[in-house]
Amino acid sequence: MNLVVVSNRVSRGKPNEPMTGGLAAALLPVVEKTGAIWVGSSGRVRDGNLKEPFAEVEALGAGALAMLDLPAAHYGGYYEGFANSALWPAMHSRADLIRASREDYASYREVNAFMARALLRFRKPDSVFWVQDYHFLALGAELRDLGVTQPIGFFLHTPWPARAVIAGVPNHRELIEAMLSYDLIGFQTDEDCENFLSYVQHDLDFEVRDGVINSSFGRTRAAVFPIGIDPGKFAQQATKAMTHPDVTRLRRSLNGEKLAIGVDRLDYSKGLVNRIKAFDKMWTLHPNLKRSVSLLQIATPSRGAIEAYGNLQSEVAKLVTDVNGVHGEVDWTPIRYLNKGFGQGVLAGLYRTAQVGVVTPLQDGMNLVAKEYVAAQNPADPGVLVLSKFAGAANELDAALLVNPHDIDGMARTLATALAMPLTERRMRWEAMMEKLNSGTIQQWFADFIEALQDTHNAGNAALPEPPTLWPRRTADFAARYH
Ligand SMILES: O=P(O)(O)OC[C@H]1O[C@H](O[C@H]2O[C@H](CO)[C@@H](O)[C@H](O)[C@H]2O)[C@H](O)[C@@H](O)[C@@H]1O
Ligand SMILES: O=c1ccn([C@@H]2O[C@H](COP(=O)(O)OP(=O)(O)O)[C@@H](O)[C@H]2O)c(=O)[nH]1
Repeated sequence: MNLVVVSNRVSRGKPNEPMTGGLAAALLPVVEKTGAIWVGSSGRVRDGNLKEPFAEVEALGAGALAMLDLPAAHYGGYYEGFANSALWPAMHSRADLIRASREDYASYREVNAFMARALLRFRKPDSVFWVQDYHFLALGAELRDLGVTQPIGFFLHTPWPARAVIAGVPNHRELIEAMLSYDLIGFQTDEDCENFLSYVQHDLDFEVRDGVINSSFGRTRAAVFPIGIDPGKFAQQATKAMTHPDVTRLRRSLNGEKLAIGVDRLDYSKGLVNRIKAFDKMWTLHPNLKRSVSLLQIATPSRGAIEAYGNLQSEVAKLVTDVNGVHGEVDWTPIRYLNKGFGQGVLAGLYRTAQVGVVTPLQDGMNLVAKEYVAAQNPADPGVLVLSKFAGAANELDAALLVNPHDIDGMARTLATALAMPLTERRMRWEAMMEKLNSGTIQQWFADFIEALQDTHNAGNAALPEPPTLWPRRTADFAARYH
């Protein structure tokens, strides 16, 4: 099997560089170990008249990384536009933030078509294609239009929302019909998978039986594959990181004070505003916790060119200043707020230093930070995870202290409970969570998906009818412009 993994974001595997998001963090070890070729965006763009999509290819462990320059005319409409201003808010049930123009949708389709053409260069008779995430909902259909008959799987890293929310995305119907060219569609949770199937059944009117969709586009299976981490590797990194200068300086600065840690992209789905309000409330309700616990919030800049993200950045910065102004002392800062990223080797040590890990998204596909925090703990004296029940991770990590991120008072109370939790209870909860992490590793996720994809394809599910015209054929226009 020649595995071709496709995603917008890739990682070059530089150990000291921060990961940009969980997708890249999760796929990196998989590509390095399995020898797959990973194709994604180089982050650069190119003007038209390309003879051939330009890819820079380099080795990545046993595998390879092919970074593609995307078409300059369509990049903004694709990434900041349709993908992150229409699909991302919809997937996170923020219909109020959906912004989409016809041009953005056209650019999104152009980039999907561009990627399909670029992938042909990596196709071999025994290739298996595995497409990642909402940036490429239509890539499978584009590949089929180009004559690809090999297995094509798709995994969605974000949640899939209720029918009424996805219906707020312009062109939702043709996009979801395009998804039915995939042999297998993977989701993070049962709820995501059920929401998707409910749309297919009730809005597209296709028959669904035992997760298999029979449609005029062929047969597609939908199933759940919760993404994991490599807990052993994280535990090792955490032990090693305790002597890293950043970690030793942090520990020295704490002077015996307890630490809570939050690590998130600066994204409205992550619940940062409510989290900071909950800390404010906690210090107000429990003044004894002033000086005895502070919050280290790492908020890595993300998608800064999009208005909703710019607004959030200002809102969070102001809130942190206000809370520090109210509760701070001349020699004590309640919230240490950092707008930068750390390599995972350091991050693991920061997690291990903190007595409480605070992961309180309003919606999150999985949230790997929650899993990493648990794996990085000292087994003899583990910290407590406070976790939103709306993170995909809550399905497995139900031994965390689960909170409703909309209930600020409730979160404040839970934070106080976490800080006071006795060692025996901390250990019991941590052991239960580690058991889950060890049985759902990233290696297992990969193996389960690829096995299911090959089974589904071999079972004849990919017997395709004539390629449907879902979209006025854009590939031809595209070819004329770029080749
Ligand atoms: O590539 P960016 O636009 O900078 O965004 C970073 C990534 O964010 C999202 O990550 C998701 O994948 C994680 C791993 O499965 C999951 O734990 C998390 O809940 C998701 O939000 C996005 O889905 C990725 O495509 C982005 O690369
Ligand atoms: O400074 C940072 C902040 C985050 N991360 C990594 O980024 C990923 C974030 O993934 P998660 O699933 O929590 O959220 P996402 O950003 O993908 O929505 C995790 O693997 C973190 O270890 C990192 O390497 N450095």
